[in-house]
Amino acid sequence: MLELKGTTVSYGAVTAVDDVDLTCATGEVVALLGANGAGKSSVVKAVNGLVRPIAGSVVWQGRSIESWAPEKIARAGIVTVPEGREIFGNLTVLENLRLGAYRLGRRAARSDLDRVLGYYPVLAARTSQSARTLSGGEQQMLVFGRALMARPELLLLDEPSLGLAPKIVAEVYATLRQVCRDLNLTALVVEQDIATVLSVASHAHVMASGRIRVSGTADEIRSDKSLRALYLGATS
Ligand SMILES: Nc1ncnc2c1ncn2[C@@H]1O[C@H](COP(=O)(O)OP(=O)(O)OP(=O)(O)O)[C@@H](O)[C@H]1O
Repeated sequence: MLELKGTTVSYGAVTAVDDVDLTCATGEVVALLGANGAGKSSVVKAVNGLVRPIAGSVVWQGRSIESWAPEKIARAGIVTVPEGREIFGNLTVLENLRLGAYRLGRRAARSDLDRVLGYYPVLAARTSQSARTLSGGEQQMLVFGRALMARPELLLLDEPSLGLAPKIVAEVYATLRQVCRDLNLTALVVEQDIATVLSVASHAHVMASGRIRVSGTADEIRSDKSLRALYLGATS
């Protein structure tokens, strides 16, 4: 369903992603691991259109999208949950969620809202509260909820655990696991919290210096202790 082939991204003289091949099959959660600066976020940006690869292709549902604008890619069902929890702090929880429904008509949006609030009861209790008053974990749930309102076919998640307490990370991932199962969602998850993301993912790729160095099932990656010393630095 998603296939990167020879994808290469550079920022001037810096090659951030170097000849990367990667696929995500329908309904599969794929983890992208690696130390800081390995190129993970740049892979996500090559898929969501925020950067244009200088070589290679990004194929989504049979169509080459590497030269599409980000808006067109989002409308095609590829929805990004960016690093850093970008919420609209002045808007209420409900308004933030409604903003996610850009692919739906009004009636569909209403039923989706009920479904999303069902996954995140803490948000259901705070729909009229301004988003900036939420805790870090609640804000992360809000950006997930907003992404789900777009009825994603492919979810791109960039470090959802960043800055959250371990207990909250566990909650966020438990819901993510449930949502992916219920909706048969395909997801590509960039994460430094390796143990947590491997509990959700079926496959994982380990990046270093812009390249994919190791790929395998979540079990294979989990049991390969040498990976940590070789590629994952202090993040493991
Ligand atoms: N806008 C940019 N301009 C120049 N260089 C950049 C830019 N964005 C990223 N880079 C460089 O590209 C390389 C890969 O960065 P990228 O953010 O993709 O890695 P990452 O694995 O996601 O790291 P992190 O976990 O720190 O976000 C790094 O060397 C980084 O400094």
